[in-house]
Amino acid sequence: MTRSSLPLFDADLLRPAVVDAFAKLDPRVQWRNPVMFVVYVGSLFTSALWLQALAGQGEAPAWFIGAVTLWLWFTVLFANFAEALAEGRARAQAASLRGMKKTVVAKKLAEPRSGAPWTQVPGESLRRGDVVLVEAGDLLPCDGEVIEGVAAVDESAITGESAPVIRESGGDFSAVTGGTKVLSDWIVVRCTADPGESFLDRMIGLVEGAKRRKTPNEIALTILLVALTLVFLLVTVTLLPFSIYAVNANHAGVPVTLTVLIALLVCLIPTTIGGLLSAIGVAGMGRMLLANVVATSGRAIEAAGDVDVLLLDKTGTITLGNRQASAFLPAPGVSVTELADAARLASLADETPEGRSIVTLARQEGSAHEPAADPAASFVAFSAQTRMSGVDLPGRLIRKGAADALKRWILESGSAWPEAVVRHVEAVARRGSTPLVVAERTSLEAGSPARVLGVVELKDIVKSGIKERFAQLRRMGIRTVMITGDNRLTAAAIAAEAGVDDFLAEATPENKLALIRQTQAEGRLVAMTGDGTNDAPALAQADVAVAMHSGTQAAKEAGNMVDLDSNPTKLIEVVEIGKQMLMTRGALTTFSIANDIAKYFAIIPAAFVATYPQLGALNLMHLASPDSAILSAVIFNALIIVALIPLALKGVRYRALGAAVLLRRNLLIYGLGGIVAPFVGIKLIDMLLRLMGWT
Ligand SMILES: Nc1ncnc2c1ncn2[C@@H]1O[C@H](COP(=O)(O)OP(=O)(O)OP(=O)(O)O)[C@@H](O)[C@H]1O
Ligand SMILES: [K+]
Ligand SMILES: [Mg+2]
Repeated sequence: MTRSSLPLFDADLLRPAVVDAFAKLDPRVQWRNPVMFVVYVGSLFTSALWLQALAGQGEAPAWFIGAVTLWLWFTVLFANFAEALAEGRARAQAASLRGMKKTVVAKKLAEPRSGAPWTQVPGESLRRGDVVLVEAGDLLPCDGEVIEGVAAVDESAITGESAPVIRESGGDFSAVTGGTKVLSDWIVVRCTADPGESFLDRMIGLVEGAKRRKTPNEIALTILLVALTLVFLLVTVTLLPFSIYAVNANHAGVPVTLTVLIALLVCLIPTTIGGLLSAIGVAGMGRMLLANVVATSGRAIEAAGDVDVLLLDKTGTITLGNRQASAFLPAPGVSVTELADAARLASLADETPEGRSIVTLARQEGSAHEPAADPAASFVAFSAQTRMSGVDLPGRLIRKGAADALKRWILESGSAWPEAVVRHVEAVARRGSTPLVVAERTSLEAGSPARVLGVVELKDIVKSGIKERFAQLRRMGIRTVMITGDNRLTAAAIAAEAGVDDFLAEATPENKLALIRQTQAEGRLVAMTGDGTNDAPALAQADVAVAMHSGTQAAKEAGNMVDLDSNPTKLIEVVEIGKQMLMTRGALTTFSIANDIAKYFAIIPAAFVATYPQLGALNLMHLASPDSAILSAVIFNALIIVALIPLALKGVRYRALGAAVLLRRNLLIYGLGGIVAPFVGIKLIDMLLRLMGWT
C-alpha cells in the first residue's frame, strides 16, 4: 500500500513550523549549520548597527540598516522554517504509523512459558527480555519475538494491509510489532526492545533535529559550502581597507559601510543550498515513509541512490516463504509410510514451518502411530550452517535436510548415495521446490550402517509480478543476485522464474557475508533484502539493508530499513527516493552557486559606486539606487529560500535516464535558471520597492 501524501503546506503543519522556526534561533542549533550561522552572526551585527543608528550615530540611514537587518533575520527564519516544516511532515507521517501506540496493558509472565502465572503491567514498563502472554483481542505491548504458540495478527495499523497474518514461533515469521492486534489464539512473546527504542521510535529519532547526524554526502557538501563561505568572507573583509584607502588616496567618495559589506557577504555565500540542505535530507526520510519503508539511517537512504548490486534471499523474499511439505518420495525398497514415519520423528521438535508441515503431511499420508515421547531422544535443531535437523534415538540417528549436507553425512558412514534419490532430488528441484533428504544411521562412527529413506518435497511459490520489477531494476542499472541456502537446481529454477541476473546456491550465512564483502571490495554499493535470522549478518554488512517486515526481529535489527509491505522489489522505490534526494541536493547546489553571478552585477557596483564612481557603468540592471540594489538583492536572497521549499520537500523528478543525461539536464535547468532568476527577481523587487516609495 502507499500512504497518501500530505499537502505541501498543510495548515496543521504550518503553524508549528513557524513557531519552531523561531525556536531554532537558539545559537546552539544555528551552529550546526555553518553557512546559516554566518548569516545569523551578520544579522546580530546589523541589529547592533541599527540600534546605533536609531541613537543617531548610524553609519547609514536607520531605515536602510533596519530594512537590511529585517531581511537578514528573515533569511535565517526561512531556512529554519524549511527545516521545521520538513521535520513536521516526516513526524506526522511517522505518527500515522504510530497512531496505534496507545497505552496497552500487558500480561507479563513470571516465567518464559505459557501456563506460567502472569500479572497485569502497563506496556511502557516492559523491558527488553520480558516475556508476555498475548491472547485474542489483545494489543501487542512491545516489539518482540514469538517464543511459543501461533496466532492470527492484524497488522493493518502498520502495513495498511487488512488481511491478518500468521505469527508463530520458530521460523522466519516470528517477529511481532507493538500496537498490532492478536485476532485469534494466543502467543508468548519475548520483548526485543526497551520502550522508546522500537524501530519506529528510532526512525522518529532520525527526523528529530537534535539526534540527526549528517550523512557522509551532507558532510562533504557542507565542507565545500564552508570553504566557499570562507573565501567570500575573506574577500568581503579585505574590501573594507581597500575602500578606505581609495577614499583617502582620491580625497573623494565615501568608504563602504559595514551594513553593505554584511549584505554583500550574505548574498554571495551559498545560503540557498545551506538553508535547504537539512530539509532535503529529512524530506527524503518522509518520502520513504510514504513508500511504507521505515528507514533508520539517513546514510542508507543516500547510499540507495547509488546502489549497483541488489542481493536477495530466496525463501520469504522472492517466494512467499511458506514452504510446505507436499509429497514423500521414498527410496527404492522403502515404503511411503516408513519414510513418513522417519520424517515425522525427525520433525517432532522442529518448530520451523517446514518441520510442522512435515508432521501434518505425515499424518495425512498414513503415518499412523503417534510416536511416544522417548525420554532417550535428543533433538538436533535446524541450523543454517549444518542445513539439517533431526533426532538421536538409542541406536538410531535420523536426519533430514539439504541434499548436499545429507550426502556428506551418509558418505562419512561409508555407505553409498543411491542414484534413485539423486533423481528424486533433481526432479523436485527442477520444479523449483526444495528437496529435503531423509536418512538414518545407527551411530556417528565411520563405517556404521546407514540408509537413505527418501525425499520430502517442500513447495514454495514465487511472489507475483516480480519478473517485471526485476527487469525495471535492470533498466536502472542494478544487478540482481539471489542468494539461498537451497541447492543449485532449485535455485536455478526459481532464479529463472523470478528473472534475477544471477544466483548463489547452497549459501551459508558466512557465504552471504563473504559475497557482500567481496562485492564491496570491488568498489560497488550493495543493497540486500532479506527476512531471516540467518540473513542478519549479511544485512548488517550491506550498505542498504531492507528487512522484510514479515521477517524475524534479528533481520529487522540488522537492517537499516524495514519494508512494511514485505515486498522485495520495494528497492526500486527506495533507489528512486535515494536518487531523487541526491539529485535535489545537486540541483539546488548548482542553482545556489549560479545565483552569485547576477548578484555580482546587482550588488558590487551598488556597494562601491560611492567609492569608485566609475563602477556606475556596471549597473547593467539599471537599478533605482545603490540602496535599492543592495536591499533588493538581500530580499531576493531570502525569498528564493521560501520559493524553493516545495522543490526541496518534494524533490526533483526522477526519470530512469542515464546518469550523464540526467546531469546535463539538471545543469541546464538549474544552472541556467540559477543565473537568470536573480536578474529577473532583483529587478522586480527593485521596481516594487520604488513603487512603494521605499527607495
Ligand atoms: N527445518 C529444517 N530441517 C532440515 N533442513 C532444513 C530445514 N529448513 C531448511 N532446511 C534445509 O536447509 C536449507 C537452507 O535453509 P534456509 O532455507 O533457511 O536457507 P536460506 O539461506 O535462508 O535460504 P533462502 O533464501 O531459501 O531463505 C534449505 O534449503 C533446506 O534444504
Ligand atoms: K546567498
Ligand atoms: Mg531464509
